[in-house]
Amino acid sequence: MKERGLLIVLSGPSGVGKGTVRKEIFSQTDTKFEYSISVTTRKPREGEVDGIDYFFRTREEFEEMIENKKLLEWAEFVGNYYGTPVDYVEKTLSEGKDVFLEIEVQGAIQVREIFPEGLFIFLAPPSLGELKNRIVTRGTETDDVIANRMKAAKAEIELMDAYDYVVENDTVLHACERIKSIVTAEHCRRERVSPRYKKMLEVE
Ligand SMILES: Nc1ncnc2c1ncn2[C@@H]1O[C@H](COP(=O)(O)OP(=O)(O)OP(=O)(O)O)[C@@H](O)[C@H]1O
Ligand SMILES: Nc1nc2c(ncn2[C@@H]2O[C@H](COP(=O)(O)O)[C@@H](O)[C@H]2O)c(=O)[nH]1
Repeated sequence: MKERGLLIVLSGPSGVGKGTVRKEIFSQTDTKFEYSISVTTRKPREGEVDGIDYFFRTREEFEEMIENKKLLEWAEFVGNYYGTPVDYVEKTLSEGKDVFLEIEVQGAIQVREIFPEGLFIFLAPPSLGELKNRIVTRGTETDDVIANRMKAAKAEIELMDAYDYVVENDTVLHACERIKSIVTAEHCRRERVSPRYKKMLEVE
């Protein structure tokens, strides 16, 4: 039987750069993670594609998924639902592949309870001023939404102690390098208890 893959959870406040950092990591050829596409009831932003950026669903469809236990975790974040399809995560991990979730903090806390063996990384902004600057500059949210997301951000940053690692997103490339190093180190740490090595000793 294949060893299960590693569940990597990248979380942090809205606008800190999770999506930007994730896309950069996935564009690099030395990483082989599988991205779990989330389901949301948020309306697509310009350029976002169903099945690539998110699975865009109605509130009724989302609530049906909750009822039918199709979500590993879900949260209502500033007026919209977001959730992680459980079947994809389970199937991919059981194939021995590493799965990468990019989710907000309430969801990460739920995943921690189900997968305590996961790797939880908090992406932090250099400052609250810079965080606001990034959401504003992205130009995708109204002033009201920005204010609500900034309010949520303060509460989220207070929870960073619950993560295995905190990575500051000062520059995208630095953040990517740190995340990749953390994942590599985590794989090496897990080799200590790997059945592969136990088997090797039995054969000897
Ligand atoms: N290290 C960085 N330095 C400067 N700007 C950055 C950096 N990382 C990301 N950005 C910019 O910040 C904005 C927000 O980034 P991004 O959309 O990736 O954030 P996010 O955390 O995924 O947000 P959300 O949680 O709302 O989806 C974007 O305009 C992006 O280009
Ligand atoms: N709990 C979950 N949070 C998720 C999921 N997918 C994305 N997100 C997070 O929601 C906020 C807002 O996203 P946006 O695309 O509207 O800016 C952000 O922090 C995302 O990381 C999920 O499946 N579960």
